[in-house]
Amino acid sequence: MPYSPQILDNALGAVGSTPLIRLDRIAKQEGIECNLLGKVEYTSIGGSVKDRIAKRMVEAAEEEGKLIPGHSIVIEPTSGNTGIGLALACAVKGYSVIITMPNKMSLEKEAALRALGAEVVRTPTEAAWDAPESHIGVARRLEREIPGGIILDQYANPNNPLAHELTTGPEIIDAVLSTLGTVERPSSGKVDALIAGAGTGGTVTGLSRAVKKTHNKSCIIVGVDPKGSILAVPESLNTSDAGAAYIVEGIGYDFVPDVLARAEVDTWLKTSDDEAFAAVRKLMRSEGLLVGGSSGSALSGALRWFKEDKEGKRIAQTKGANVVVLLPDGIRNYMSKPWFLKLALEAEPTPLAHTIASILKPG
Ligand SMILES: C=C(NCc1c(COP(=O)(O)O)cnc(C)c1O)C(=O)O
Repeated sequence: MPYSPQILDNALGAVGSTPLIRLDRIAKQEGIECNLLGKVEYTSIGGSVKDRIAKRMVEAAEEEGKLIPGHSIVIEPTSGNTGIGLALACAVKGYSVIITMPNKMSLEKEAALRALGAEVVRTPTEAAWDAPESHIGVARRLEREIPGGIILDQYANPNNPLAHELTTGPEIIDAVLSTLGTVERPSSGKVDALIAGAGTGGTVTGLSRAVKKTHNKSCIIVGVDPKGSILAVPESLNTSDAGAAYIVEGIGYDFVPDVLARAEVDTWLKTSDDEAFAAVRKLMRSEGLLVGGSSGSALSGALRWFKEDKEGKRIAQTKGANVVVLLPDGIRNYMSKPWFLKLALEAEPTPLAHTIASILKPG
């Protein structure tokens, strides 16, 4: 959240407005000539890209008279970040909130939710989305049985992709347009490709609309879907791993959410947990970005696109082409997760570590 030259009325004024940061070190390591840019969403006030839809869904529901102060109770099935955004908005606006969340999701996200005043109900990760015991099924039951209960429904609510069409996308376009190219750092002056992971698909759909409608209809939109999920097109990409468990949180589903416009994504790539976490390590060690697992999925998808796709190879080697990777959240949500502790604490000792040990060895 860049410096704001004014006093904000409340935390919702600090949703979004995130930086677009050059990933030059990774680009150099990978032999990439284009401008590789990260949209770093963990600087948003609630810690993720999902703050944007939470704010817009709540404010739209208030404008439509669906949220009544002192009566309504917001209920939402979520992998956590949308819940945190909603809990933040409800803390500011005075609504009670109930979050249903699969057991797989981190304790850190649950702790943040509870700290913001949300009630949290955990559900079986393996439950099918339409099973009564799933996070969606339990939310729907609570909505039926709790007076004033209302699910704002990120999976079908048009304000989900609209939030990205009206904020995330324009921020990216504005940053690219306002950064003039130089001899040392040429720029095509447009967003040439955008890579984003898909959970509800609201981000990738909204970004596609923002860029193609108002800026560059030739921009290539690349969707990243984890192995085990079924969002990618063509369906043949999904068959070999359909239903397989994966650790990365926030992306991939066993159904295609209404807000995901698959036809507005030009290319889909499947990624693995190992690729994702290796890319997280690159973003931390080479770019100083303390990102979450799905940011690694998005970057690993981009790097694979550069290597394996005809258009990806062309753009990767085009000086001045601007390629944006959406980095949805930060490591705050995963600090105690084994995948992160392994990445951070089990690295091979560096030569410097050996030097320190030899200096400080007893005796
Ligand atoms: C669907 C939810 N999160 C989406 C998400 C995504 C995908 O964003 P979508 O706009 O939902 O496709 C990527 N990375 C992380 C860490 C996320 O939390 C949720 O928080 O309920």
